[in-house]
Amino acid sequence: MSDAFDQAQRMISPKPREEDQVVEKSLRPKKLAEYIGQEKVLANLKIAIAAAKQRKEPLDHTLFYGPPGLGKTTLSTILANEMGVNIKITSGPAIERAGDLAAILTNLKKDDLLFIDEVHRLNRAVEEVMYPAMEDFALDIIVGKGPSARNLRLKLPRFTVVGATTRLALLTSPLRDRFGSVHRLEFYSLEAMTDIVRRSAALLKSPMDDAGALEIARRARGTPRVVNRLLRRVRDFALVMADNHITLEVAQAALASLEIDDLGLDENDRRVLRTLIETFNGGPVGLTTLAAATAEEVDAIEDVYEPYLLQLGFIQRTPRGRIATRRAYDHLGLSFPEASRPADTQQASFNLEQ
Ligand SMILES: Nc1ncnc2c1ncn2[C@@H]1O[C@H](COP(=O)(O)OP(=O)(O)OP(=O)(O)O)[C@@H](O)[C@H]1O
Repeated sequence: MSDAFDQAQRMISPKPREEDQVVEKSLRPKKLAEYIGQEKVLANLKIAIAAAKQRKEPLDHTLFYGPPGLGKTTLSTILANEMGVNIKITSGPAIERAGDLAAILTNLKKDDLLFIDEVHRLNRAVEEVMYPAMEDFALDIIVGKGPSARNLRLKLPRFTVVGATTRLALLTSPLRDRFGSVHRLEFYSLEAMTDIVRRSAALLKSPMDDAGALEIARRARGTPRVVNRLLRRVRDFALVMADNHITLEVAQAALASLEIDDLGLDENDRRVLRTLIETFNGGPVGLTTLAAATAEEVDAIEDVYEPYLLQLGFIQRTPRGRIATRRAYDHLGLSFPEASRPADTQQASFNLEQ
C-alpha cells in the first residue's frame, strides 16, 4: 500500500518531511548572494528588486512554479529580506473562508509580503476576495442581508503577494493574470547541486571531499531539499562508520544502504517504471490507470514521480498517455521492443503546464 503518508516517508521525496524542518531553516539561504542556481530567475528578481527600491514601491505580485523542494519558499523569504519587509506565510488550503483572507489582509502593514504556498488550492470564494485585493489594494465586503445589503470597500495598504504552486495549469486565469511576474523553477544542474551540498556540509560542520559531494549531488534528483536530506543520512553514516569524514566511498555505501540508485531513483520509482513497462507494454497508459495499477495517488504520480522521470527522459507524455522510453528499459536492464513503437521514444518532452 502506498498513500500520501508513504510519500512523505520516502528518502528521495521532494515533499517536506517533519525532520526536514529544523535543519532546513538553518540551511536556507537568506540573501540573493547566497542563493545557488536558478540563474535566469535570479537575474530577473534582481532587476525587479532594484526597480521597486528605486521607485520606493512594493514588488509586483510574484508567482513561482515548479516541482516541490526547489526553493519557492526560500526565494520568497529572500525577496522579503532584500526588500527589508515583513513576510507572512500561509497556504491555499489554510485559507478556508473569505473571512480568513480578510483577516489576514487587514493585518498586513504597508509593503508587507504575503506568501501563499499551494496558491492553486485557494477556493472560489477566497479567490473572489483576492482579485480586488491584488489589483486595487481594496477589500470588498458585503454588509447586511437581502435588499438592504450594501457593498463596502475598505482600503488596504500596498503589499506584495508571492504565490507558489507545483501546478500552474490548475491556477484560474483571472488569478494567474494578477501576478505581474511569473517564474518557473527548474531542476538544478549537477554543478549547482554540488555547490549546494558543499555549502550545507560547511554549515553543518561536516568534513567532506569533492568526490563525496559530487556523489551525493548526483543522486539527489536536482532538488535541494533532497540533497540536504541525503547529506544528513550520509553524515550520520560517516560519523558512525568512517571517522566523520564524507568521502566517495562513504557516500556510496550510505546511499546504497538507502537503496537509492546511481540516478537517484528509489524502489518506488522503479516500481512505477516496471509497471508501465511490464503491465502496460511500455504504454501509452493514462495517468489514472497507472496510479491505480501502482496503488499510488494520481497527485503523487504527477507531482513526485513524473517530473523527475520526464527530466531523465525515462517517460514521455503523449496525447494517448504516458509511455516508457528506451532509456527506462536500459536503466532497468530490460530489452526494448524495437518493432512496436519506434517513433514514440525518440525524445522525451518536459512540460509542467500540460
Ligand atoms: N538555491 C538554494 N541553495 C541552497 N539551498 C537551497 C536552495 N534552494 C533551496 N534550498 C534548500 O532546500 C530546502 C527546500 O527549499 P524550499 O522549502 O524553499 O522549497 P519549496 O520549493 O518551497 O518546496 P515546497 O514547494 O515543497 O514548499 C530549503 O530549506 C533550503 O535549505
